[in-house]
Amino acid sequence: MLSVVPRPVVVRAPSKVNLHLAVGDLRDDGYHELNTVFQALSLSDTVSVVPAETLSVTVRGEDARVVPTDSGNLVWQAAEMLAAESGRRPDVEIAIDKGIPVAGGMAGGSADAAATLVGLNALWQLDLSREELDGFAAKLGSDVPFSLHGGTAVGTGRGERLLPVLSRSTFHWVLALAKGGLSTPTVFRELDRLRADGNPPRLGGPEDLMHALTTGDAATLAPLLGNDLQSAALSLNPGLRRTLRAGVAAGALAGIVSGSGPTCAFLCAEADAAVRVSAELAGAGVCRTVRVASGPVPGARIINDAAEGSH
Ligand SMILES: C[C@@](CO)(OP(=O)(O)O)[C@H](O)COP(=O)(O)OP(=O)(O)OC[C@H]1O[C@@H](n2ccc(N)nc2=O)[C@H](O)[C@@H]1O
Ligand SMILES: Nc1ncnc2c1ncn2[C@@H]1O[C@H](COP(=O)(O)OP(=O)(O)O)[C@@H](O)[C@H]1O
Repeated sequence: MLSVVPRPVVVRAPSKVNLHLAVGDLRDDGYHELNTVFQALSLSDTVSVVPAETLSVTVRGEDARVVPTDSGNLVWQAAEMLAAESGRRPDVEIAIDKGIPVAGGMAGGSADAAATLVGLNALWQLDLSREELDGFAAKLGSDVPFSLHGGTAVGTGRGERLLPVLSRSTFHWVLALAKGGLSTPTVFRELDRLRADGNPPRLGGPEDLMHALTTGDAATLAPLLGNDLQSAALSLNPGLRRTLRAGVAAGALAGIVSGSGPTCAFLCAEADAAVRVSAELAGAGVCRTVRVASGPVPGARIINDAAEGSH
């Protein structure tokens, strides 16, 4: 007799780098007003969802052992949120394969949450619109809407209000992954402390950077990259200065701390240059490991058929 075995829905979701991250003052709700330009990168996580007796989360790959497998995981929260909304039990097995460094300033948890929203929308045939998914994403975290959309986009508010940006070509990046992670709220608090004690420079608007994106020229873009959280990340992890210097010495056009760090992202002139920079950086002993990536890439996308298989 034939029995129908449900096949998992498998979703890939990208990491991100903030090409421009201007941080405003602390708001009453505990968030900072941002004006940021995100770019989605090819370094990604894969999340699969399949019906099960009860909700469970497994994690393998990069840094898997430090990722929670309970309600502390954003994918768990995403599943409970969609289940509650659609009046069903969240009985799914969620398997995460991590390629994105954990607590690395590259939105790995947000990528997994976005992937879960997309995967369960298909698995449960919820037929939620883009706008409805955006609403769930913003409740899960400030970066989750961008992980859904991908590409290159301006983020305002706490980063969740998005407008796509025209970006003419593919950019080539080298990512220096650090030994530990940095907690996002701790880095924002450190910036508030530095600002209370002195007057660290603040980024202006991203207009020149957006123009550079339309030209597609990496050398024009490189000097315009900027991140207000970088001074805070460097204050908490001074060793990152050496990493940033080493990437530029190895031939990158520019290096910045990615978001709240500690990953350092180096923009390179072309794909070959990125491979050369990554090899040199790997030998310099200034980071845990090195990855080559390109962007922009799409947001969370199903990479297999959601069809059921017969066995
Ligand atoms: C800094 C950024 C830059 O893209 O990314 P990461 O570098 O962490 O990946 C984001 O703003 C992080 O977004 P995300 O990681 O989703 O943060 P959330 O869960 O929404 O917030 C975690 C905490 O960070 C602080 N936070 C976050 C966003 C924001 N605009 N202002 C803040 O002050 C708050 O303390 C908040 O409680
Ligand atoms: N699916 C997930 N993957 C990674 N970390 C997660 C996940 N869900 C929750 N977390 C928690 O979120 C914290 C921040 O992780 P992550 O999203 O990788 O970093 P960042 O906010 O720097 O981009 C981690 O330390 C971890 O405890």
